[in-house]
Amino acid sequence: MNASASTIDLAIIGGTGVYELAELADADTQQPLTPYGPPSGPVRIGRYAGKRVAFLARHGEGHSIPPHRINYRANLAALQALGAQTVLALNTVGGISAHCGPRALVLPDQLIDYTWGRISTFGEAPGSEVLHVDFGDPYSPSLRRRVLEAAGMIGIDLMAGGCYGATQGPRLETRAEIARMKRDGCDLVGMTGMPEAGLARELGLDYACLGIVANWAAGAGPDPDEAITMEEVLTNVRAAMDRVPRLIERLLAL
Ligand SMILES: CSC[C@H]1O[C@H](OP(=O)(O)O)[C@H](O)[C@@H]1O
Ligand code: HPA
Repeated sequence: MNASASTIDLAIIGGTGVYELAELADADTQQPLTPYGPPSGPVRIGRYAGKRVAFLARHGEGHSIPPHRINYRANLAALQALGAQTVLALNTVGGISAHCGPRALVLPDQLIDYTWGRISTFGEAPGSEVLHVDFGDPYSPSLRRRVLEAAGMIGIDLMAGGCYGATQGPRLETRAEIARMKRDGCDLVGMTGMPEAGLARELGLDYACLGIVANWAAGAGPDPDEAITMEEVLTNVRAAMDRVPRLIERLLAL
């Protein structure tokens, strides 16, 4: 692998509509080939708030890779090989709970995996060790604490905790599926939270998810019959992103 010796202070995996963070100062791009194949696209490495930051677009730079086709293993292995230990995943999500409406920022502390058929472990090559990592707290408590502290310091309203339900996609959910997820205890729904979080744990990375609420999940909003449009999703993500660069700057300063 084309690994770099220099350390990265923070790696950001950007999701739907959050590509502006790729504009790092003095950025260099690398696309290491990993034992799992290539990552979704180039990893941009540059300076942000005086620190070395890497940015990888989860769905590829042209947003052409659907959630179930993302090479999650290659993405995480590439970031680690380039020197990242701390990974903040930005995930566009639908809000299920009443306090998770469009444009809210949420830092979940739990997840439920409803995906299927995705390669979800590094421990499946013939002869490799079977991995049973602890996953009771699926997101790094220490990174979550730091993100919350950063948000508190600059007065950004960030919801501390919540359960992310990872669905298969790429279609959105039915109202019945969201009602079931609500009964299960999910506050948010997205399609990319798993296996990304589990693989990050297998690699020993400090990984947390920042959920950017783009829409009410199917049937969860004030008008339960309202359809979800991509226009609404992108408008809300763009609006919610006004707080994210400042949050990351503060996080990097801690
Ligand atoms: C209606 S947009 C769905 C799309 O957005 C989320 O992606 P990401 O987590 O990478 O921001 C969701 O998981 C879907 O992939
Ligand atoms: N469902 C699944 N993933 C999503 C949604 C949603 O409603 N909104 C943004 N990503």
